[in-house]
Amino acid sequence: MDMNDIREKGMVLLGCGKMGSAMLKGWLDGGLPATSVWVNDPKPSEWLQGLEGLNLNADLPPAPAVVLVAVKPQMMADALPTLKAMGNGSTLFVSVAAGITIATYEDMLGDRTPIVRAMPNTPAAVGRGVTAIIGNGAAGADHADLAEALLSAVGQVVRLESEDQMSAVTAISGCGPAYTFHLIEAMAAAGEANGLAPELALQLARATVAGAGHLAENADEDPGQLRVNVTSPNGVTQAALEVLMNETDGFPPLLERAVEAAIKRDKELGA
Ligand SMILES: NC(=O)C1=CN([C@@H]2O[C@H](COP(=O)(O)OP(=O)(O)OC[C@H]3O[C@@H](n4cnc5c(N)ncnc54)[C@H](O)[C@@H]3O)[C@@H](O)[C@H]2O)C=CC1
Ligand SMILES: O=C(O)[C@@H]1CCC=N1
Repeated sequence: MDMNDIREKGMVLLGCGKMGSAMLKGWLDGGLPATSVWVNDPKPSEWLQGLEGLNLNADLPPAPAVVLVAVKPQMMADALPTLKAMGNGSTLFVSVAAGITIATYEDMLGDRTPIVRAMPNTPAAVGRGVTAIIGNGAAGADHADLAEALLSAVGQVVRLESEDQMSAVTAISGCGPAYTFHLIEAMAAAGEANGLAPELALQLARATVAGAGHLAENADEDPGQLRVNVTSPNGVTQAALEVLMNETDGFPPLLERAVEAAIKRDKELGA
């Protein structure tokens, strides 16, 4: 199964806020016709309302190829039962909700429902996302291939070995863009605190993070070596890294605490 199945049978987006819209933008940019997409969302954005051909809060096809579930975990119990009739059939349910386990979907939709749990991230909006996926027993190789085709249209896809890995994945790549945006904010603020105009500080910080990310992805050397390449012995970068790489109060223990907090919250949302 591939994107042609979605073109022909349609895809329903249950919830289309920030994450749903990021992916939808990527799919539409990649050539998926808006006429193949049904969005079910009580508060559609202006962008959605302006999409020509989109089936917005219209009657749903009885057996779409895919239902993408992108409501907040807290709204799941209200939202998902509306699609129960599509459970236990050929429709593949792909959920991007943090925390909610495959077993919970099986309880709500029926355990013969093909379900793929996925954790994407918002760079999907520019085709640069990364999504981790894992399916249930009812999701065969065909369904996994369909989920991979769908999600690889908006970035990289990795297949997990166990659903237990999903909390850590969420804490790293699902939430990770927010950490990176905050790095840009913090670098810009530090530039401002040291006399740079706000616009200049933001331009420098944004271009630096974007350029470093691009280099990290494309260089033959690993990130550690790329860091070394910037660091002249006894030079300026070394002075900064002695603060940032401090084992007790530097970046690594801080990030570890942040990731532990994210994992704890992910598990609470799924409980
Ligand atoms: N924002 C992100 O970076 C990421 C979000 N996610 C997951 O994506 C899901 C959505 O998150 P966001 O897009 O950030 O939230 P959001 O609040 O922007 O979007 C949720 C959408 O669901 C709609 N909604 C509420 N009740 C509904 C119902 N009964 N039926 C249909 N639609 C309903 C809302 O109107 C809203 O547009 C969450 O489960 C989250 O864990 C996963 C990865 C990354
Ligand atoms: O903050 C959240 O709960 C979601 C999950 C990953 C990114 N955003």
